[in-house]
Amino acid sequence: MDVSSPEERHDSSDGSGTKATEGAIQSSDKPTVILVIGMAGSGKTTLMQRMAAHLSDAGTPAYVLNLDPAVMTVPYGANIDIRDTVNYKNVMKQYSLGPNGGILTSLNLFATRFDQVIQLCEKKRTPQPKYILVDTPGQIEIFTWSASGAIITEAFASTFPTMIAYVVDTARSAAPQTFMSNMLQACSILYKTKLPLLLAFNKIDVVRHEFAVDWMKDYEVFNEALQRDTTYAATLSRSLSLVLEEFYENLKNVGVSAATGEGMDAFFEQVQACAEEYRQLYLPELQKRQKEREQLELKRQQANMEKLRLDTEGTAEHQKQ
Ligand SMILES: Nc1nc2c(ncn2[C@@H]2O[C@H](COP(=O)(O)OP(=O)(O)OP(=O)(O)O)[C@@H](O)[C@H]2O)c(=O)[nH]1
Repeated sequence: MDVSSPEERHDSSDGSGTKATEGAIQSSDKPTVILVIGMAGSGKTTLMQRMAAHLSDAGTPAYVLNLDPAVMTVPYGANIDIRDTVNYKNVMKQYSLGPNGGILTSLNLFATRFDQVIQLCEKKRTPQPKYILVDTPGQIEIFTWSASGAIITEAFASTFPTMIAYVVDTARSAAPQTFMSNMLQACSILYKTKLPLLLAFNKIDVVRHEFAVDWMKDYEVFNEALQRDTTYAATLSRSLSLVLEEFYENLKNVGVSAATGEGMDAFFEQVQACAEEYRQLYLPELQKRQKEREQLELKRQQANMEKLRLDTEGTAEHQKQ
């Protein structure tokens, strides 16, 4: 299937005479990538819209991407939209796929062109975006556990300070076992990507999120909430809660309402803290991995050169005889 090159819908520069110019941006003014991930219906798209509006009101430039090929309408102005590059319905038809297979294949096709997306994100603009906001498909595992999801995440993380905003539907997580499955999902994403992760407890206009913070801080409080439940699943949640204590310690959290805008200043403060964490912890690790890869490549080249030398010497020897 033909995949067109990713294109910008509109440039995010202010149009005040200084048109966006080609050229990589300096590392010091690199925008922070916010990957918005969360279970279906947690409020990712609404939060994207809220973040874009909040930043626009504050006069903070942002660059916005939609990576959900199946979304019907995008209520924020996306600079790059996967739907312009891959037609999800055609993909389903052409490969005889169901909805999830269609999303996965669309994402795979898009990932083959992701270097071009990174180039567009890296373009020097006036004003320079401070954030790159990225909306992901509602089917969480399609993004977090697919090869294309990993390619996209790594492409961002090796180019920009990158963090994950894990959106939780606070109202739906008020049941301890739902809360636990959400935390396990977040935990697996944290350990898979190793990127700074911010738990964004969304919909606090419906249910406040303090109960969740108490559950994370104190195992006994969570245990109490589970007390009335004697099923096997509750026992499992209890044991898991102990295991997750260390995970909770490495997490930042914030309560927000994408609907009303409450908590957005605190949200961006935590995003900044995550960007700092990226620079201090993730970046040195990334540089170490890159160095190791370069050394391996050098060794491979040296071994090939040596093989070539031996082959050439062998041929010369043979011709002499
Ligand atoms: N009350 C309230 N409702 C919200 C909030 N954020 C989102 N919603 C509602 O929750 C529903 C799902 O929101 P979406 O933004 O579509 O969620 P999503 O995670 O992008 O959904 P998928 O793309 O299907 O995964 C919609 O009806 C929203 O209006 C919030 O902060 N408060």
